[in-house]
Amino acid sequence: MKNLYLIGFMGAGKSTIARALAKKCPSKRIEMDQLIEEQQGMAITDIFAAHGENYFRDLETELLRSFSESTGYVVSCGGGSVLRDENAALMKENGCIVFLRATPETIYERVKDSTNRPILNGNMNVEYIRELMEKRRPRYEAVADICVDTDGKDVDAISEEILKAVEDRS
Ligand SMILES: Nc1ncnc2c1ncn2[C@@H]1O[C@H](COP(=O)(O)OP(=O)(O)O)[C@@H](O)[C@H]1O
Ligand SMILES: O=C(O)C1=C[C@@H](OP(=O)(O)O)[C@@H](O)[C@H](O)C1
Ligand SMILES: [Mg+2]
Repeated sequence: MKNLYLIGFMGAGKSTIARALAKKCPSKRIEMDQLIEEQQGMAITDIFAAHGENYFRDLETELLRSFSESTGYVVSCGGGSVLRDENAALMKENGCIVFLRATPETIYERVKDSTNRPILNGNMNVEYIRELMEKRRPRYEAVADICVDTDGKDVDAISEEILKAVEDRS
């Protein structure tokens, strides 16, 4: 199996769906944010505060490179990782890219209590989420092999929809 890269805005459900998919099919799971936190010994918020966003983006590229030639992974990507051309190319090379979509209102409900999403620090509101989502949406859509709407769907239904779409493509 090629790698499955889950992309989309913060709160789209990448981490949650990756966990569900890893239970449903014989794959190993990679949670990019968690691996970076373990490697750095720091929370994402602290990495941003201590070293800045570019440093974090370099860590994402390094991590994607490290398994880009391996297969059989379900990868929960950081929401901004696919914005770099090099990262998108690494995902495309040996994987199927799944874009999880949700409206700004749904995203807000899912992330409003989050304290470890520094991009939303001080901007935790629907309008800011909508603005940033509109900037990122063309990118998510351009690189995606599969798009799945997640509003009002439970985790099991979304996972099944992804597995079916992947099967239909093969
Ligand atoms: N389909 C869904 N329906 C309801 N809640 C969801 C759904 N997917 C994710 N969530 C919840 O939204 C929050 C953010 O999900 P998460 O998987 O961390 O998103 P991401 O990794 O894309 O930022 C979590 O609390 C999770 O339980
Ligand atoms: O969208 C982004 O730029 C980010 C998303 C986060 O991951 P989630 O999408 O899992 O929240 C995390 O990688 C970091 O806070 C930056
Ligand atoms: Mg996540």
